[in-house]
Amino acid sequence: MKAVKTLGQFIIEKQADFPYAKGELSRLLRDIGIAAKIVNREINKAGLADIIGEAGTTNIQGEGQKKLDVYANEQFIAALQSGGECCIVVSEENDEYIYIDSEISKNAKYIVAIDPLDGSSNIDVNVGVGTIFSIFRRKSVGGKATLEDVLQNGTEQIAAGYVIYGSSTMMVYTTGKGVNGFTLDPSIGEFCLSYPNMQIPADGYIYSINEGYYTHFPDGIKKYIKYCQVEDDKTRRPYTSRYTGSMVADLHRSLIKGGIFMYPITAQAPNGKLRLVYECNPMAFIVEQAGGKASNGYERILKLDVTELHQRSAIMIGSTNMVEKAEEMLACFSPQVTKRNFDGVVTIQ
Ligand SMILES: O=P(O)(O)OC[C@H]1O[C@](O)(COP(=O)(O)O)[C@@H](O)[C@@H]1O
Ligand SMILES: [Mg+2]
Ligand SMILES: [Mg+2]
Repeated sequence: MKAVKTLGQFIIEKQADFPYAKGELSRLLRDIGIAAKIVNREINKAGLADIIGEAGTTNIQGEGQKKLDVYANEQFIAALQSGGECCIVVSEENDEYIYIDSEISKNAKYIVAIDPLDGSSNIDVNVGVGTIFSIFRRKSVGGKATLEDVLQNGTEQIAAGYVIYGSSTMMVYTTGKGVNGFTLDPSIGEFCLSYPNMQIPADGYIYSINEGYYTHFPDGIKKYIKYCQVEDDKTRRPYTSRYTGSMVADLHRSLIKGGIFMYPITAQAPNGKLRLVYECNPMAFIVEQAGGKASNGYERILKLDVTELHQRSAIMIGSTNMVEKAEEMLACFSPQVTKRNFDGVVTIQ
């Protein structure tokens, strides 16, 4: 009988990879794991408990908050506050960053950016949702950490991960030394190593994009979708289309089976929809660590300048050969959408 390795055991074991580690990051990952279990408990009985439906409030993105958005946000912030390793939390559900001003956190050096509940539109219909997190080390020394400490580019991340609340609940994360996945075993209440050293296939046969916005996409994206749909045995096309409406679920599938997930600019979202700091950057770090690729169609996501907490970005991410093909189509058919448009000038062809 193969011994299970719990997340806690794995984290401690991997601490040896970081000679100067004092266990702070380990404890921070532990705290995130604890909050994920609490949120998982509520999600699993969402239909029974008064936890589905609208919270009646709106976040800074102008989106109506779901009760589970608010609940998950509270649980992760509480776990990070009581854990003592986090000095600032940036959350999709909070307009401003939260400075953790407690005795236990006075020497904390980590900043956590979080999307507490990803795929909110799927909560009430029992489709897979997730949590996404990104961890940075503060740059400033002494005193209160500042906005500068928060607005770091994706390349500065020291860890990132997601939790998927699906047919099983998993936590997948990287600390820059590969990607590992852990499945929650409800009978022992522990995340157990189930997907060691995850590698995304260089090629995949599944594309994932909300084709409902097709007419609003740049020409290059339209051409790539057509490319995916053309009959060609040599390249196993047409590819299959899969889109759940939860970035975490669509990317988890791509990580395991190969594939590409895209959320380009549209007329409605001229800078893209998904948020750079707590959606695009952490998922890009994970996918790159698993051997894949992530860009906004022109530039590496992790290299994009972070200037605002809730900044948006276009994204195409997944199997390297598929992302490069899509980039090729954009460069060819939507060149003028290159850099200039991402500075806000939009001309949809
Ligand atoms: O409904 P759309 O426009 O396709 O958007 C779906 C996308 O929006 C998101 O739901 C945004 O995330 P949140 O649910 O955290 O706001 C992604 O998970 C998903 O990929
Ligand atoms: Mg999200
Ligand atoms: Mg969310």
